[in-house]
Amino acid sequence: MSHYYRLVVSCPDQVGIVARVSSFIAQQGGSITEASQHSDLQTGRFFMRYEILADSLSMSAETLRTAFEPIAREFTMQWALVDTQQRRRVVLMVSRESHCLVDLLYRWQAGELDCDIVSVISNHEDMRSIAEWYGIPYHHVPVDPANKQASFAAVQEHIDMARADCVVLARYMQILPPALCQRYAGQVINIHHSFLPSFAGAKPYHQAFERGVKLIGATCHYVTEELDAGPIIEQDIHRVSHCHTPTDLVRFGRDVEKAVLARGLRWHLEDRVLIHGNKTVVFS
Ligand SMILES: Nc1nc2c(c(=O)[nH]1)N[C@@H](CN(C=O)c1ccc(C(=O)N[C@@H](CCC(=O)O)C(=O)O)cc1)CN2
Repeated sequence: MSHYYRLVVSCPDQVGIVARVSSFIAQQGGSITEASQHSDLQTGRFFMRYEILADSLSMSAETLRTAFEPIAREFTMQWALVDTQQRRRVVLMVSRESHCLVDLLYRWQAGELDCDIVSVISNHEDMRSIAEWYGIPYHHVPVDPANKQASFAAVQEHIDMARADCVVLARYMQILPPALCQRYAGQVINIHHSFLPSFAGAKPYHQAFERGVKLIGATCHYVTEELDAGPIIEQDIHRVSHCHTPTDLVRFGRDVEKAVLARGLRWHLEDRVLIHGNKTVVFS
């Protein structure tokens, strides 16, 4: 896999940003292999994502960051320069449903996900054999309804010890406490098994069946304190009819959940997702 530097920018929109940044990169001898930008006309915010071939620059990522600082200040940028050789450390969290966990582990082993999956945390023992088959440490952290604070303190300790850059709730069926959501803001990704905002919360397929929907879906979103209300990264749907039972909906839904979570995680790992309030800009 080629070595890139990714420059990701969000700032107040104005004429000249693209010219200034692209000229800066050209002056350093940089080769831009992918360029994306978006101007949000409602909010006056500008978003940019450049991929630069690292070998085209005769400097380290740190040196490039230092050289870019004055431009970032000039345009009041929120920005990051990511070195793709620094692989992200990912922790997966799961409860009793295996399909998303198995799909992510397969894709990771196949090289589809450029990251290191460093541990699996679960409130049940069911998924241990799957994680350990892939050689990944498994941490069983039961959630005590009478003392959730202690349970999630243990979860947070595992995530901290793993030096996680990203946490994926792969059908983890416990609500994360505010402290954990704040500590890892913008780094926790969930797959909700409905086409949000419809059917947030528990048992969405049963809610959908009772409503008589003709479409079911899945939503990959960032986790916030408010349940299933975080910035949406990716969604998809599947057509259903009056012939289908709740079991059919769950079966159809599994395929949608796997695909949506995998796309959402891959785009996050590739720095293609920029959060803007409670929405996202996705340069897919
Ligand atoms: N702080 C957040 N935590 C979680 C989110 C979120 O958006 N913010 N998403 C959920 C995932 N989820 C649906 O996708 C979900 C999980 C769990 C529940 C729920 O009601 N859980 C009960 C316990 C259920 C059980 O014991 O089996 C609870 O936590 O009290 C609703 C929706 C993951 N976490």
